[in-house]
Formats: sequence, C-alpha cells, structure tokens
Amino acid sequence: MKKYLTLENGDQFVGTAVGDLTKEIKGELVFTTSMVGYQETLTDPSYTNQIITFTYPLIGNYGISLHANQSPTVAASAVVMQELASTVFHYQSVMTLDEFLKKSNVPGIAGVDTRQLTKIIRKHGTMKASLTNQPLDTSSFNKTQSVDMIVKSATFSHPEDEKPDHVVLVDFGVKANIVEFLKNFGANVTVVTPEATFESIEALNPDGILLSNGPGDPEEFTDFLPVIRQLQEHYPLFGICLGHQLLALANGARTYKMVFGHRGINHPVKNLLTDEVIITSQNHGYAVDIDSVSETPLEVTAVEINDHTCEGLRYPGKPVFSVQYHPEAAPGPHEATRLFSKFMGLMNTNGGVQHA
Ligand SMILES: NC(=O)CC[C@H](N)C(=O)O
Repeated sequence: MKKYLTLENGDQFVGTAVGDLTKEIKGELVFTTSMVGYQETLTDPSYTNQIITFTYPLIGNYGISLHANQSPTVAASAVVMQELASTVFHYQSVMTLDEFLKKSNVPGIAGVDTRQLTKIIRKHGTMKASLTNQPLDTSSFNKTQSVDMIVKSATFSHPEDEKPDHVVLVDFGVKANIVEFLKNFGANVTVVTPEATFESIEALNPDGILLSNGPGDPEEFTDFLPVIRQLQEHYPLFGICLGHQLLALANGARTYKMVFGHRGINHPVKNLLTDEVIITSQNHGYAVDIDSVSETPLEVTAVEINDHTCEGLRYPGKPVFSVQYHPEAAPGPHEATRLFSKFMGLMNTNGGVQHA
C-alpha cells in the first residue's frame, strides 16, 4: 500500500505504508541523525505531534525491547524512513518495529529518500507535513491550520526508601530515563504536573526540584514561570531541555525557534568553565537566546560547538543549573550522566557546589 508525505512547501514523497496502514496525520516534520535508539526516540514525549524522519537509512533491525520505552507508548505522530529492516535480530527483541507502530496506531512511510528530505528540511527549516493514503492537493495543504501542541503527562511511582533525598520532578512530558537516573542515584521521586503551585510543591518537602523535558514551545508555559522563580529561591534546581528553556524564561532570557533544531546523539558541547568538550544526546527545536542571558542573573556555562547555541546555564550563588542536552541519554552517549550525581551532591550540601 502506498503512502504520501506532503510538505508545507508542496514537495511530495511517495513510499510504502508501514505501522498503522490507514491512519492519516498532520504534524511538524523533523529529522534525527541518531544511528541507533529508534525505540527511545519514538517514545520520547518531547516528540509529541511531530513526524520523525530518521536520517540513518536502516531502521528496525534490532526490533523492540521491553526495556527501552521512554513513555508508555509511541509519542511521535508518525515515522519516515528509508528502509524498514525485514530481518530483525536481538536477544531482547519482543516484536518488530512495524508491529510496535501498529500496536500504537502510529502510521509510517518507508522507501523515502530521507537524505533528500533532510536536505529540504535543513534548507527550509522545520515544516508542517501530512501523511496520507492518497496524493494531497497541495494548494489546500498550505491552508492547513497549525498543529496544537498537547502536553502528555506521564506518571511514575517510586517506592519509599531510606535515602533522604526527595526530588520533586515537574513533568512537562518526562522521559523515563530521567526518573531512572534519579532513582539509581538514590533519590525518592515525586512527579507533579505543571499545574502545581509553589505551595503544593513545598508541602511535599522536597530536597531538590527537577524541571523535565517536554514537547512544544517553551513560551506556552508562562503560567509556571512564577513558580520557578519561587522554587529557585528555596531549593537546588536542575532543568533539562524544556526545563532549561523555562529556567531561562523565568529569569528574563528569551527563547526562539531554531531553523531545524538539534536531534541526534553526537552533538559536541563545550563547557565554558572547564573548556571540556563532551558528546551529547539532543532533541530540541527551540533554544535559549544566548545574548539575552547577559540581561539576566544567569550565566551561560556551555555552548554547542557547531552553531554556538546555549547549552548550559547556572545561577551564580544558587544551587540552580540547567542543560539543553539530555544527560539521561536514551538514546545516546553517557558522557553527561554525572550531572545527576552533581545534582544529588547539591541536595546533600544544600547549595555549596557550582555547576557546569
Ligand atoms: N526535549 C525537550 O525537552 C524539547 C524542548 C522543546 N519542546 C524544544 O523542542 O525545544
């Protein structure tokens, strides 16, 4: 069965339907350069309402495992790939990617020249696109309304243990591995929604606050900014990706939409305090305006080497810091996982350490 991918600029790609064969969707078309980790990527809630193009040409070759999901199901709207592996092998594989997509009612298209598609996105920037069962009349497509960003909330529970550190995690669409890392570093984690007030968080008696990743434009979360301003006065605070952008906005910096974003697992980031470079996992379409940070109490601690985007912030004198990249990886390199232990250290010393 054929499937049609039509871009906002009128370009159309024809391929083979995979996953949910009949479903048609619209979404924001983005690309990721990750060579592995398709399951983690597809289940990352930050991809909600996005159509993910994999630039790596062979997807699905090691199947789907019971241990890689970042949320209960596929969060992305659809998937675009060059070749869906017909032979699957991995000792942990419990189903094929095609079966996983079908089970999750997520459509996909295979047989697309993803290299050409990526070059188009890179030139024009991120675009809206439609995945349909029939060729689309592109004149009507341009009038398509923009896609609303819906925040899906995930909930996790963690049994009480004897460790004293209690992290309240504000869930904007958290990846499971962030919770896993906090638990592995000995924290008790309580997950709250962005509707939480400062008083309701305070009543939980946290030792530290984590602002999670999540989908959408950070400027849509203005209601929560006053809460962040209060939280940073009282608790060690760590922001990841969307959480980093919100920390910036809460302190008066600006954010902007990038041309085509950073999605991949080999983004080099330089720590401006130590000159160290690490390779990071990234997934963001917005970024903090680096020049606007100088108008705030915050300090830029890290930049992406290729395009100099703001990758890290800290609040001098306070145990408050954030990163644009994903220290929890999933997928990606683990070079930044020590940020979790540093966060734990901040809670233990109640603010004695400064972070990069
Ligand atoms: N992974 C994230 O938290 C993404 C943050 C934000 N939605 C962006 O695209 O920039």
